[in-house]
Amino acid sequence: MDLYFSCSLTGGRGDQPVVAALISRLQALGHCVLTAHLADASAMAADGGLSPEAVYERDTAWLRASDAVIAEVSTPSHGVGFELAYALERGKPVLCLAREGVRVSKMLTGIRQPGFQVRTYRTVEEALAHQEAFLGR
Ligand SMILES: O=c1[nH]c(=O)n([C@H]2C[C@H](O)[C@@H](COP(=O)(O)O)O2)cc1CO
Repeated sequence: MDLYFSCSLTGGRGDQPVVAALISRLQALGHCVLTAHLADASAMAADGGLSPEAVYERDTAWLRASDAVIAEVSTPSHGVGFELAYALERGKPVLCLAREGVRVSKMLTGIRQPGFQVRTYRTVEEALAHQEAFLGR
């Protein structure tokens, strides 16, 4: 599958090790992760030479091309929230993963649209298991 992985950049990258593990597993399973560069600790620097318009056009094209979206939502992010709404409006299945105990916006936890899920995890293994269950649905 062509997958769009979404995670916070501007507001913090504290979850980058989990993001890297999730993207690495997706690739090992044979999926194409359109946003694979987000696994790198230097992802923001990698996009540093792009204008905001270029990032918006590239990322929305990738969202339209994707079969499903997986987001790490433990750190609140304008970009992630926008990407989730954009994907939902286009009928994409969406999985949101959050560390247990963090507060996630009710604008995500309140979504009852079919194909949208929020799951919490305590360990990286648990996050990986949620991801695989979502893809096997
Ligand atoms: O440089 C960038 N490149 C990029 O692809 N994004 C996208 C991918 C991420 O899923 C999301 C992060 O948004 P934010 O920076 O508001 O946390 O936006 C966001 C930025 C910076 O806003």
